[in-house]
Amino acid sequence: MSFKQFLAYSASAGSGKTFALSVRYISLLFMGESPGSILAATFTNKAAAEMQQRVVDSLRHLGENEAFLDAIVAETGMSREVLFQKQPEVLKRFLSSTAYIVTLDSFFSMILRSASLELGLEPDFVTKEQPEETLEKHFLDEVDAHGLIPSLVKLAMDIEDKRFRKIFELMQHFYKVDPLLPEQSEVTLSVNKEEEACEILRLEMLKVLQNTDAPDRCLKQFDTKSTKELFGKKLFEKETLGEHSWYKKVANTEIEAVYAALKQRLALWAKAREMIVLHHIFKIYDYYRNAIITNAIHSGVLTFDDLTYFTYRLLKEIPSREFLYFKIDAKFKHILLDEFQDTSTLQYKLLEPLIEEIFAGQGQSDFKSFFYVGDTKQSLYRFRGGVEELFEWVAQTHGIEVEQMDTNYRSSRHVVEQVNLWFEGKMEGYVAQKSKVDAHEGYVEVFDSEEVIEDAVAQAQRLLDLGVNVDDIAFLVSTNKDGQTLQEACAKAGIATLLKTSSSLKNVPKVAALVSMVSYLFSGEKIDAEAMLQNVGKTFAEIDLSWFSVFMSPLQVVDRLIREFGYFDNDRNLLKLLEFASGFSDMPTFLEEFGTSSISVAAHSIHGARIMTIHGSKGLEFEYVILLDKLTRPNSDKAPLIFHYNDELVIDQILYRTQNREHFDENYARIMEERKASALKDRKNVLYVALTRAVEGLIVIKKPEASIFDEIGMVPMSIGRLRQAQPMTSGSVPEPVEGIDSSITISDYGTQEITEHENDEEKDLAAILFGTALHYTLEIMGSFDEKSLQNAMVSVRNRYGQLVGKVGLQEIEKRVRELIEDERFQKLLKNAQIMKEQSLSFEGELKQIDLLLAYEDHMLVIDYKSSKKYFLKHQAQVHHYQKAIESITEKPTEGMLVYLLEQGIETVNLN
Ligand SMILES: Nc1ncnc2c1ncn2[C@@H]1O[C@H](COP(=O)(O)OP(=O)(O)OP(=O)(O)O)[C@@H](O)[C@H]1O
Repeated sequence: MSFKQFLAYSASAGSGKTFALSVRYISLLFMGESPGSILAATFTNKAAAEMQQRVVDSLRHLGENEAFLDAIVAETGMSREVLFQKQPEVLKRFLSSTAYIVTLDSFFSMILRSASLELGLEPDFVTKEQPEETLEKHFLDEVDAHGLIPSLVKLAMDIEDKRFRKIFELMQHFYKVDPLLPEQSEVTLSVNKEEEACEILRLEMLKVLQNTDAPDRCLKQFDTKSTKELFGKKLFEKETLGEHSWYKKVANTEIEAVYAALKQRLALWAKAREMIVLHHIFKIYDYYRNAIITNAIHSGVLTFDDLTYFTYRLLKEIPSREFLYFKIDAKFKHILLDEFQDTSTLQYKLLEPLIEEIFAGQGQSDFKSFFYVGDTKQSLYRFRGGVEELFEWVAQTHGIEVEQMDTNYRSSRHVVEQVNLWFEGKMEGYVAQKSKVDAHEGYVEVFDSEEVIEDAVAQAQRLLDLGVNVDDIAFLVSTNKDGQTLQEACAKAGIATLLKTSSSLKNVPKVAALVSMVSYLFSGEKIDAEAMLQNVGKTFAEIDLSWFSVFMSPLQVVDRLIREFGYFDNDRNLLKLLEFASGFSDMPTFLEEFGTSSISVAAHSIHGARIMTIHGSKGLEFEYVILLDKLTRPNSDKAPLIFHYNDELVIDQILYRTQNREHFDENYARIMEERKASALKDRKNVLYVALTRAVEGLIVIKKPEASIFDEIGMVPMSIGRLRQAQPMTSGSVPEPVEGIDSSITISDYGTQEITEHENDEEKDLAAILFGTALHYTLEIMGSFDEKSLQNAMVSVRNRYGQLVGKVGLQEIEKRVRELIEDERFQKLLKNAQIMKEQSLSFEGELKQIDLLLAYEDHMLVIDYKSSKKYFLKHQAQVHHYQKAIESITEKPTEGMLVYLLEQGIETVNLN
């Protein structure tokens, strides 16, 4: 058994850190630990959902992923046989208990909810970002109520950037790190006094210079109107005045003494300004914090910063850890943390009591563990308080072994080698990665381009022409705005794309139109009905909405609209909407929550090349990456305050940025240098993340000048070959099947009570659900045998049981069993390479083939159907698939429709 109780992996991109985390999680389950005792925290909701899914999938299909199984064998020291034996029980235990696979934010929100009343906060708060205007207004009202607007204006003058926005940003930053802020120090210097002292020394300097007959230009340097102007003089960058060429001849001990005294005084003047500015900021900040907290408590809406702030206070004020555990009804014995390099100090401080608890038990018989993984080369969130130094600090504090991993399991050989070439020697501590043994050759190309967008689109087109599935392409950009520009260009070129926002249900036009119609019914604003009417090609005069009553539940209304307008059309996103609606009992809450929701669209229900910011792509991987240079110039660092963290990782100094201050103040100069170095490191980290996302191919579109890639000396190059793509298995689109006779209804959503209005559309909906579930069963079966069917039925029951009901499930099982027992079907499988749910792009369209059988000399495309109602349509569809496969594989391709009907299996050859 290789399980190490206390361990950290500090390893490069693609080396399997997240993989190791999942392995460890499952290993703990096999070792008998209960899911409720393991806290696994990831960085994004998406990562948490994926990990949860991965745990379930891996437990269900334990034998299918050799690498995973081997890793669990090594970790637990159990044989494969023992693991298989334990599998059903472990899966059952996992499915029947609460698992804490969460983001840190959602975990904190859970803690806070459990005891928020201690802070006067109702536990039903919601967490979402607030519009800045709302926060600004609360802040200004509070400042105004205390008659402090003049102080605010004064502060704006002091920080030299006179916009209110800047102050607001400062306040936000203070709040973000509130618990880490140092005590406000006393104002011990006076700006006026320092100015007077500087003035005396300046005049003295003029006098001593005149005494030595210094030339006019030397005197002129000290002929200034204000201390600020004098402070800005470049000549102060020298240690002594004599080092400056103009003064070489005139400098003497007297002059140097005045020069040194003046420099010292100017440093004090800057310090005095810093003190006074900080004093004002802290004063105003008290009101800001007050306004924000009061607003959060009253509205019950918490931003993520509020969440951290309140949780911190809670943990400070809560009587004991035992009390906390009692409140959340869990006691964690094992903690696993992903992407640790981006954990902020504050987040760590919130977790610290739980981690300490684990170490406190060390040496006792209790089995406890702590594991974290990260890569400081991928640290991107310094601006949000992410402190990469935390990685080492935690290891040292607790004596945790830090292990390296040097094999890249993600990328093709050329991608790995090229990344090594780009970063070796240019990134501190970079250790070249090895390729995995069976790595593809892959492809990397860097273009110089004046037309970044146009060339990126052209490269995507090139990939598509080679048969690459559009879903396997990702464009990585620097900003959201670059992403939007690119999306418009892709749309013009006819390339489907998905921006992050398009993966949110509320942005799916069809869903948005439907919800808008609900809004019309509720509020009577005619404009809200327009989108849906347009979608269904009707006018107000042609529709009957008399059935509507304000007493109907949101679910009933959405469901009725779908039926009334024949709107379903195989759309699984509408199922998601129904599911969401079932959680609300009143219309206003439903409408409001939908408006701010971020429900992800049904998997694979939308297709296109992803467009993502580099930040958003962290932790993800894509077959082909097209990476674009930044379209606009990088912003220069202008933050008025600089926060310095000490070795204990709390803020020990806040510096007020003043131009040229580095010439007067060594401490300031050092911190600014550190900051510059960190900024450079951050920029390289961003490049590193971007260049390590590709699995097979990487194309970089680089500007010939002022490129973000200049930092690593990137030049145009090309290595490897782009091949004609084989059909990829990039997930699945179980195609809903139309029309079967069945008594199944969709009456099982939450609180729905509308079973009695059965009509044709309802039957269609039921049939679609049935078809979807049937396809899903066939898709997830490891092979076509009884054992795989039994395994598959467990997931089908979990996923579709509620929707298709018991009878539906039995019918699915019966029909699939008939298929696997069908001799004709089994004969087809013999000597064939079996590929399920093949996605491919052909003639600009996406295809999803249920089953593709590859024989030595020909191919066979099989499409499953659960009803013969649309035979001609089915036939045309399969013909189309045949054509696509034939053109890609250049092999004769046959087609077959396999009907899984109530009365038995029927097949139709299409040649
Ligand atoms: N030991 C392994 N054997 C086979 N495949 C692996 C192994 N470890 C990881 N992989 C696969 O390699 C890919 C990259 O792994 P993973 O995402 O865990 O890397 P990572 O270190 O977390 O990357 P990043 O730092 O970019 O987030 C995934 O597709 C994963 O399934």
